[in-house]
Amino acid sequence: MSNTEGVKIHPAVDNGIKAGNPNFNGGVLTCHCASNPVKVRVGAQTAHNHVCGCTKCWKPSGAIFSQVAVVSRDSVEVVENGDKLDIVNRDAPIQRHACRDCGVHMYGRIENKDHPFYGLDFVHTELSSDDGWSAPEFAAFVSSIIESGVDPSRMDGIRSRLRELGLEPYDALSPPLMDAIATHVAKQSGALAA
Ligand SMILES: N[C@@H](CCC(=O)N[C@@H](CS)C(=O)NCC(=O)O)C(=O)O
Ligand SMILES: [Zn+2]
Ligand SMILES: [Zn+2]
Repeated sequence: MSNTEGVKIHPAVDNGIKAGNPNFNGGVLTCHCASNPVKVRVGAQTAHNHVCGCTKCWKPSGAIFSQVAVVSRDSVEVVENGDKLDIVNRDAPIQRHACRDCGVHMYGRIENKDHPFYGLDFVHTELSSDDGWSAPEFAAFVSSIIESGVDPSRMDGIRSRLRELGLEPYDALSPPLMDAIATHVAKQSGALAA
């Protein structure tokens, strides 16, 4: 077992993970701008919350992982200062709507109707001051943190810390989500009955 002392993952998990509340039904996400912040109402509990090590997901300063969950796109509504939102990359499967002034990603949306996760938006629930959002369950795209400049020699310690927190590390998504993607692809190709 590697020494996990001092390994920082993300502020929402570093001091232990707060349990979600099954009766929680949403809140308002606010960007980091001191004035005229962008506000997005999420009108439902989130699902599949996890930490993501990829280079595309928004991370608070100093964190090596992002924390990101999904929610039905019908539950997501920009309520204030939406004119400050820009799409980070229109060609990416997930179009991340970010505040132009502070850089925070307010929601990620899939516009391709054939995508396995079409209908779900990606949100960072730490942008809400409410307690009760679904808790992170696993760690995705862990090897990708090296692409952001994390020294490969730190990977054993980081994976050990993730396991210690109960966030099983995967280098893509978790097996149930990878299975869901593959099932969708197989139904589209006809390899499985639709
Ligand atoms: N190794 C790549 C992985 C990027 C990646 O595939 N990210 C996943 C998890 S968020 C994804 O689904 N990306 C789709 C997208 O960014 O639109 C990186 O770190 O940039
Ligand atoms: Zn902002
Ligand atoms: Zn990601």
